[in-house]
Amino acid sequence: MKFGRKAGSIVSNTLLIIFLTVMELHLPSFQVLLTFLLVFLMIFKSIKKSKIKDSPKNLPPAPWKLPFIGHLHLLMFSLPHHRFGELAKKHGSLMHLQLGELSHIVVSSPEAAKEVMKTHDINFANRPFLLPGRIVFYNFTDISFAPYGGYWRQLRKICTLELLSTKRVQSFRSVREEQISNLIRSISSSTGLTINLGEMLNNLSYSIVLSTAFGGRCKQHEAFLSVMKKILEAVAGFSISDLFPSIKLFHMISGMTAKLEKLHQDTDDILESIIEEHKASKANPKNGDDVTDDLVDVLLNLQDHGGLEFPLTIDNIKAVILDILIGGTDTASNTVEWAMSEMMKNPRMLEKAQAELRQVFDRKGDVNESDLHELKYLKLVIKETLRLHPPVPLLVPRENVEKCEINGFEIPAKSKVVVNAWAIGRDPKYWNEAERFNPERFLNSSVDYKGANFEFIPFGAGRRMCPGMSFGMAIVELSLACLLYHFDWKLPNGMKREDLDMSEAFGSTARRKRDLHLIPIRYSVV
Ligand code: HEM
Repeated sequence: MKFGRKAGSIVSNTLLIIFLTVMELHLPSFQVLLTFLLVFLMIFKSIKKSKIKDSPKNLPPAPWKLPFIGHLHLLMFSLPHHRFGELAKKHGSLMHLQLGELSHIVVSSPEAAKEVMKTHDINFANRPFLLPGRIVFYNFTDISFAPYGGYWRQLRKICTLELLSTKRVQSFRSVREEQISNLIRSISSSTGLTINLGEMLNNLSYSIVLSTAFGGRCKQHEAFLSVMKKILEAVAGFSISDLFPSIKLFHMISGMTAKLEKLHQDTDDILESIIEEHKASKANPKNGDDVTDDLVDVLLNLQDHGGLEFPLTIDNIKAVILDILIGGTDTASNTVEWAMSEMMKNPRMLEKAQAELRQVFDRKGDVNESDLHELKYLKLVIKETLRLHPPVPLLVPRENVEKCEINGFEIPAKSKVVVNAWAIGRDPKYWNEAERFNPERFLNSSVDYKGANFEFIPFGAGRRMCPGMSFGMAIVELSLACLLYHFDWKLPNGMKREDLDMSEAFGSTARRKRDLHLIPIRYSVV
């Protein structure tokens, strides 16, 4: 018994160090040594602690775990949503995992998701403490990280009624059309050549969201793009500093705190100058200034005349803008990229989507947003893409305020709750031939992604559901329609359809390992 614990400790020490390295923290060797020693000390601390604490009696099932690191080793060499999905097949749709110091509840069935996001929605409407929320997102004052309460409710209201309302999304139509036309022109100049479509789509999403937020007024466009991509990497997945919150030394060793502080400083400098510029042009409007208010204008107006219960500070405005930029970019571009990838594997579907588009738009010679509602098949393709490849596969983690019971199991207060939307979208109890890309499954089906069907929750559900759904879908539909209308597509020489499989990255998010590369063949040019 004694030997077993000791052996377990050695295994977990070793695994933690591998884990730190695998999580791309690239520790120099003296830091690894320090980590090793620290881990050793912590094992004693954690064993002592676990004896003192009252552990809950009826937790959801869990796999065998190691001392100190708990189940962290299970996340090595696999995407978290894939690994959680495999584990759920063995241990059930409600699992308890100890990742580092934190208790995680992993939800992997529509029934259990409904319990969390509908039956007990208020209790689970909080977000756990995550270091990026404090450092980068202005001390949790953005929408995604803000704790559930009056301030968050006010932000959601501003979002739904002002920033991302259907009317506002429509008013930015010309921004989307202009940015997408630029992309189509740039692709046209490369017809017959292999292009990195994945990267181009990612830049397109950033440009659309940036122009919507700032109008034409972001001089440091390129610099900002690069900072935002880094922030996105930092917030996605599981970081050692968040899994061991009490061990401040880990934050230092991993370099995470310093990295986030640098990102915050860079972002803040850019946002500050953009806001100052907006204030100046508001105070001194010139002929030729943009007539349509961008999102910064809307927030500054609300700050001045909104009669808000929680007056907005400039930092609050920066936090909200940053949230919108981060929430709305990779999500939309990943969806378009996956849709293209799936259709390249299934040429019949590609042809069908193109035939529909060309029938609708050939008489006009170009794609426009007002006629997108006619594209019935394209909408099925997008739904099926979101089912198999939800861009936020584990949604955004939630935290429960009070302990509660789900499916007869006890969920301790302050558990970090992860909903595996990716596994739920492939649940064979709900989906026939669940792994097959088959857009027609949504034909004559009332199942939608709007939060009422818990077997299909790419935007989440309940109070914390994505407020940017209409905006995100507007970007996805228009970009996909334009790509398919203006070009035929070929795989690069030597690439086979099977190569399009298994392109998810090894890492913490659903990003692809390799961007999708394709050859465009001109059909019609804007
Ligand atoms: C295809 C596009 C998109 C997908 C799939 C998506 C998905 C999600 C998901 C899964 C969540 C977490 C929901 C939950 O916890 O239940 C979320 C939250 C959020 N999304 Fe989106 N999103 C998309 C586009 C956008 C866009 C375009 C914006 C803004 C312009 C945006 C802003 C946000 C914000 C602010 C939150 C946090 C909400 C809160 O905590 O109250 N998203 N999104």
